Amino acid sequence: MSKAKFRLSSLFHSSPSPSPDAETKKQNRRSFSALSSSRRHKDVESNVVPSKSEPKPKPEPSTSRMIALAQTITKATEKLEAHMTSQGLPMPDFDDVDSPADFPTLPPDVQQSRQEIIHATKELGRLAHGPRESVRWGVWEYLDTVALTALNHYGIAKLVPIDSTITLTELQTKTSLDPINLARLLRMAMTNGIFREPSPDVIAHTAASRVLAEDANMQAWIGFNGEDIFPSAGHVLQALQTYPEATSLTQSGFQFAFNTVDKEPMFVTFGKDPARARRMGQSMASLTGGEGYEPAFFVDVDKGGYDLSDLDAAGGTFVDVGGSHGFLCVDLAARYKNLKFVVQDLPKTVDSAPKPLSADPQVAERITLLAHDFFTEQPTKGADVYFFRWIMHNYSTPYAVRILKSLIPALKPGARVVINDHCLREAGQENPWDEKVIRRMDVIMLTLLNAQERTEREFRELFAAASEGFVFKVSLMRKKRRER
Ligand SMILES: C[S@@+](CC[C@H](N)C(=O)[O-])C[C@H]1O[C@@H](n2cnc3c(N)ncnc32)[C@H](O)[C@@H]1O
Repeated sequence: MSKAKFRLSSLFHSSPSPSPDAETKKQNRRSFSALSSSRRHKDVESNVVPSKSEPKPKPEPSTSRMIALAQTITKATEKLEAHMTSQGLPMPDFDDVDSPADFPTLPPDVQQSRQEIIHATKELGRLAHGPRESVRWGVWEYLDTVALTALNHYGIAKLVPIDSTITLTELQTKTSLDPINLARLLRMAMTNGIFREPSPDVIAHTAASRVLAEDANMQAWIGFNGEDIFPSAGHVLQALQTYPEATSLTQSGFQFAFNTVDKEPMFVTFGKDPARARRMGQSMASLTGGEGYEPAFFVDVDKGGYDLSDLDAAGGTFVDVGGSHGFLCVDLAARYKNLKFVVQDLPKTVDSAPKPLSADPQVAERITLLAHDFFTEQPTKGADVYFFRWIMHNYSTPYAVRILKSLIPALKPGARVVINDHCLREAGQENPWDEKVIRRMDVIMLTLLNAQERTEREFRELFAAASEGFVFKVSLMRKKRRER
């Protein structure tokens, strides 16, 4: 029996494992049958025919989509500002270096207004540009990344004083970045509210460039994106042309960018370069620090987590496959006093785990660490749960099917395979911002690992491809969370 459990989050992971035996083209790719359906907005017109005796009413001026969006923006901004003012909080101001870098947690209706502003301004901007210009200039967005990556690489933000200004001439003495290029890259970034030039050749921070100066995780995030993902993205076309099926871990844009085609997966490359690996880890920390990314998301039943009390009562066994250092099992063991746990990972990871895993002996004694490659036959037979958190989205279908098949000899009737991973909604069902983020994540998985995010249907297909014996169930936890 399989149980699926879903969440939005993102991590990549390593696997030095070999290519699947049969990377058949048909089996492997997701079946995105539909692109996002475009909404059409029709003005509402009256169909009432006036009687002869009545005076002819003046035709109502219809509201265009652009006006409607502008009105939405005004209304939502007023609501947001009223809330902020009532709380004595400032509205964001990029030019004020002391302006908070983040909104506080907002009440749901105010948060909704904030989202409306974000979505409506995007759409209004697109309409104002018109279709041709939107496409023409949209493809230039990578140039923002070029500037940000270089400025971040040279640590320029840390060289600009937070509370005062610096002349370009002085700034140029503090960096090895060529003076002309320093100025042009800064001015490129300024078009996005990152740094400002209060008078000619004088540079100052904005609230956004200050984040770059002070937030180490953000520096890592930009480094990983700009120096690892961005060059890989520039080679996706080449990878697709050479290997159209795009399933192998050693034939992605990453390998084409860094000359490791058919040699090693990304994480093996990173494993040889500790600084680069650290940067990726830190950048993931900046991404996964938020709500929904912490172990409590799974563990905390009161907040919609996954309930294991039935298995606890029976003294069952929970196997965390690819469970890293077992931090999730530590939390589970503190909650469930009778469950036993097996944390499986590659030998290097198992060896580097803290010993004991927990200071509480009642917790530590129920958790076993076991070196196991999840592409090989599952050694822990007859467990109640085989759990995969942030594993499946790192793999194209041939690999993912192999992982599931490797479990089968160990499964007793009624055993659960629990997947805690992203779940794509069908195209167009998310709000525009979430849709954009998750689509970008999906393309990043393609870029680095030839991997993919999956819809519920695609997860079903995955289990069906592994064995007809699996029964696919969608966790209640996911439904509850969606209803919130
Ligand atoms: C993205 S991390 C997820 C870790 C953990 N499940 C969590 O929720 O944080 C992927 C994990 O899979 C492990 N891994 C990679 N390839 C593996 C393999 N072939 N067999 C077992 N574990 C593997 C990695 O070492 C890493 O700990």
